[in-house]
Amino acid sequence: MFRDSPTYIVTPITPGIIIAVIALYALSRLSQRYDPKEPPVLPQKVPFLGHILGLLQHGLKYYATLSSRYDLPIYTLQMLNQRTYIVNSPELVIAVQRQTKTLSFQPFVAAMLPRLFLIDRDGMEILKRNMDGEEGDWGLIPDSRRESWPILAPGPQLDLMLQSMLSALLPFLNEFSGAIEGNNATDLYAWARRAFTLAGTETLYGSENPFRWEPGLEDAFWAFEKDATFLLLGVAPRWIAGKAYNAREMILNAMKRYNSYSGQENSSDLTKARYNTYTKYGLSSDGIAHFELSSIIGLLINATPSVFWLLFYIYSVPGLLEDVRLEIANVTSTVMLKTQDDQTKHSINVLKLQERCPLLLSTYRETLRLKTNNVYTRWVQEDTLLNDRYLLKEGSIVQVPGASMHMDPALWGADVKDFNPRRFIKGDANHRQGAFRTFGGGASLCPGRHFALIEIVATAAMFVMRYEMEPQGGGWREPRTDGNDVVGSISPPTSRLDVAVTTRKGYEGDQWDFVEVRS
Ligand code: HEM
Repeated sequence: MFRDSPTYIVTPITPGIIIAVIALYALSRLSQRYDPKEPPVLPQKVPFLGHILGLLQHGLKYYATLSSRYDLPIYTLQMLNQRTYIVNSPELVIAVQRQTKTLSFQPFVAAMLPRLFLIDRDGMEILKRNMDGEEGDWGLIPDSRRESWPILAPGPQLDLMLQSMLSALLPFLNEFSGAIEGNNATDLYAWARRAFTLAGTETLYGSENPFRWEPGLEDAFWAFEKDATFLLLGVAPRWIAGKAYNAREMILNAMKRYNSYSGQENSSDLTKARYNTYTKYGLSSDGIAHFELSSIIGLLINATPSVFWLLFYIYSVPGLLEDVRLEIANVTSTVMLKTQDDQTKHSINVLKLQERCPLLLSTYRETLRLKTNNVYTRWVQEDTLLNDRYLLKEGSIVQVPGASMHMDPALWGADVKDFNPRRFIKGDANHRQGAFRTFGGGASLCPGRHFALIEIVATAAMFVMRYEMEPQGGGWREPRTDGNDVVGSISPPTSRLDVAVTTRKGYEGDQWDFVEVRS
């Protein structure tokens, strides 16, 4: 194509010239020296490019490798003319999170949102006004947080959402009842995706939920998620990530239709609150659909792989399934129904599950610890002295790679690489504040973490009480993950896990439900 085009002259020398120009530019910028107070600069084999090549080759695991090799609380990576400070100590993480005025997420949001959610110029104008709340308590972001975060905090409104979520999950949990040995093979992640997508969107969008009524929307969402990282690059997205591009179009159109017939009137308190804030700031009904896409992402992309991994570990770690079942049995009540065939009904008490199942909760946290892939990223708006010691220069980037922090033996012990379901048995208190990065931290700490805990743990609890699960084709083998996925916080599996799910002996034909669904 290029050869025929009169505007491009491509010769073998062109890439060399481009690299030379970049290197010269970088060198000219690098002639500024480092301040002795800046965090130590790590060496790289190829000047200016070594770390970039490392990240391209190893993905986010590259940070964990560097952090374990150099064992520094904070260090500097020079990539071309850009300095990035990598933070590895909980004390410094807390200091970073406190510097909300000088360390900002805003430039990244401004760059990412139009690429990921196709938010147009008008929408971005509205979004960017007083985004960090520096000029007072107004603006789309501060207002939306003030209105919607309390709904996700433990209390009656969250309880309503959880009740809706768990009752929407029940039909999916019932799917395997009656299944007998050898007659079914299930792609476990596909099941988790379907269950969480349909139940979660039903909870958010109510009776007009487009994911229920529009065929193919669930698949479209996961096609969009799979290649969202390529959309973020912003380079010819239609070509490099065509499937994700078209899938996003499909979801946006469905959400626009939902808004056009005022679907939100029969939706959750959360959706209504967000919709009111968007309209207050002048967003059109179509414009709101683009913002809602970010809510669907928040709701689904981390919770879904989390329930998959939790089930995988409970069934594959020797002895764990039996111990977890014993705990859940203590919060499950059983009655005989007065039906013709004397059916038995089991009720799992969700409130007690949180109070009396420390092993299950610890297993959940350990699952998240090992599968966390997020990188907390901030832009240095002006020179900032961290804890009176480390100077962060204006125009640099600060990052906290969650996976490196979670792999630090100084924080988690010598068995840091192992799955230890009892690691969190005494709660989070026995670990250093700031060390657990799964839900981010500071001003942007995930507000959905309470909802996530209950939907995931309750689903796993009912699944393990009702079903046996065996891997197809041999013993348990941990599926692979994609180390380059930068959109989600929990790595999804990239290889299939086919399992046979059968009803536990002695529980055939029984009924199950959740009771006391409270946060
Ligand atoms: C295991 C499940 C989940 C994980 C690991 C997770 C993780 C995260 C992380 C790391 C952030 C912060 C991003 C940053 O610092 O920029 C975040 C933000 C957010 N999460 Fe979650 N999340 C989960 C589930 C949920 C659920 C179920 C919901 C909704 C019901 C939700 C709603 C949100 C929202 C609205 C934000 C944006 C907060 C802001 O405005 O800064 N999350 N989540």
